[in-house]
Amino acid sequence: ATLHRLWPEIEKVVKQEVAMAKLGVGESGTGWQLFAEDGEMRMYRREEEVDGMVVDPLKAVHVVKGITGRELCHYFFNPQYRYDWETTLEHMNVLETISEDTLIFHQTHKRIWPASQRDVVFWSHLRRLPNDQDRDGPDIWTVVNNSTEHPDHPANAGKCVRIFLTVCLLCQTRVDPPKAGAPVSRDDITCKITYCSVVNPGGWAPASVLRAVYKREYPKFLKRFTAYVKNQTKDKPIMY
Ligand SMILES: Cc1cccc(-c2n[nH]cc2-c2ccc(F)c(-c3ccc(S(=O)(=O)CCO)cc3)c2)n1
Repeated sequence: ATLHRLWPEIEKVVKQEVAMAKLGVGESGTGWQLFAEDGEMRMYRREEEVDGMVVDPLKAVHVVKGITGRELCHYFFNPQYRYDWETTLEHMNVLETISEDTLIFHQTHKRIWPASQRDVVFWSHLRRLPNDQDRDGPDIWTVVNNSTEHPDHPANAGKCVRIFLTVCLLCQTRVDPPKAGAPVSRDDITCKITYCSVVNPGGWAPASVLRAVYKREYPKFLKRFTAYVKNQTKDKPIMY
């Protein structure tokens, strides 16, 4: 895939997004405001508008036990599972398979009244990264989704308004060593998840409606997705 036309952009965006995801939400001064909490899950946003449109960057952090970062990224990246956990998905199509870890998707999502229905075209890249904190710990895994153009689906050619997004799911796994001689079980595994997203709605949508949708949909998505992966992996060997 290194010879593909998108490779330089993928390398650049993945490095940028991973660096951003690793930054904590820091002290309250950094503009991130906590807007939702549920157990270990914390959702932060920054209120930003571009050309009068809400593009609020989102950063969600969550800690889940019993699954690894590789397993989370496997179920997030692979198209065959998406209808199981992405509740707002109306239609999904893989436009191009660039390599086994890089796909191009077209997706239409359910309409958010009173705005028009949205669709999106994005490349999706799955990447394993060395664990820079704990050298002999499990690797870090990430999936980056970034809007792109594709000749088969020009923007705003049909009934949908094209949205533009950059999403990064970054997962860092920790194994707490079990009692001497005991095998590692899922009870010994913890995964720290960072989900970053910037979505440009691509056309008019009332700020109040968008912020209400984000407030409702992001927590629902992260809870549902992590519960889905726990359920899918509970009786399977651990994938690191
Ligand atoms: C989780 C969430 C947050 C904010 C809005 C909504 C939502 N509600 N009704 C319609 C949508 C909607 C419209 C267009 C979109 F592109 C996506 C969209 C969201 C996430 C991703 S992803 O890349 O994180 C996961 C792949 O689907 C892609 C598209 C979602 N859902």
